[in-house]
Amino acid sequence: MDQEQNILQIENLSKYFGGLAAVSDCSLKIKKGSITGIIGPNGSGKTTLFNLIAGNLKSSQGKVLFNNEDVTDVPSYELFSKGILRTFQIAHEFTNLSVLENLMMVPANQSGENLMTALLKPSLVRTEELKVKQKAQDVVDFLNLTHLSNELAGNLSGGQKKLLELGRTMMVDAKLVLLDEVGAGVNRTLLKDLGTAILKLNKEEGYTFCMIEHDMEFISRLCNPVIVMAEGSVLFEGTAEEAKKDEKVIESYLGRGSKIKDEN
Ligand SMILES: Nc1ncnc2c1ncn2[C@@H]1O[C@H](COP(=O)(O)OP(=O)(O)OP(=O)(O)O)[C@@H](O)[C@H]1O
Repeated sequence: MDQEQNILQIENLSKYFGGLAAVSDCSLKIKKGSITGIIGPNGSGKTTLFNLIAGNLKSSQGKVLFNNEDVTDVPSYELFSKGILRTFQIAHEFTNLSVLENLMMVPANQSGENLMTALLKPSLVRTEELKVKQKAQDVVDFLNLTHLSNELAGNLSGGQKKLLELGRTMMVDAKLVLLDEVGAGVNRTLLKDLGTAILKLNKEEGYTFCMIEHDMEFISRLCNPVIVMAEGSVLFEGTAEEAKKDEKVIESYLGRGSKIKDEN
């Protein structure tokens, strides 16, 4: 019963780089429909964990289960087709295409990509293209980017590009979205919009999010639960408020000479 509610289960996962265990016997569960935050001091293994989940790194030991299916070491393009998407690692946008066109580039397996279909069934390609365009327009509206739909992506601000990136996940109906420091370098106003879009996608479209984030204010607004990592495994799980007060958590940050950032 419990298993059915978990979209992702990590079991005793480890990743060694030479003698260093970047992720060490790590076990955790991500509940379906949650927005789970992953925090922890620098070097605690958050990015490596994401790399393992998203198929960007091969594990040394342990398992990753997605909807109870073993997806350990499955490559990222296969995970993508199963509905696991990772965003915000790098700026993915095509700078010389408009916002709308950028969204239209996302869906895989369009018939137009097959030369024979394009030659033999041009009307099918046209119908699909119209459908994709309508969907892209819906996504643009959902994210309140309607006024920018014909703007070149290269002209967007950093925060707007992140909204566009979020929009790309909507073009393929993602089930689990892994967000990598989405708040980094985004101004407060856009960060609010981004947070609102994430909440809306979660509530209205049923997306599950798992996000690595340093900004505690952003985390407190969005995430429940918050998982704190230290030395490659889970140190704490609870609400953001509980995490901020927890002795072990505070100590792990202090031990690294860093502190939990709470920008107000
Ligand atoms: N490709 C690699 N080769 C060798 N060591 C690595 C590699 N990637 C990460 N590490 C090491 O593994 C540990 C965990 O790093 P990781 O980047 O996963 O931590 P993090 O929690 O994401 O840190 P940050 O908050 O600074 O991004 C660190 O000691 C790091 O130096």
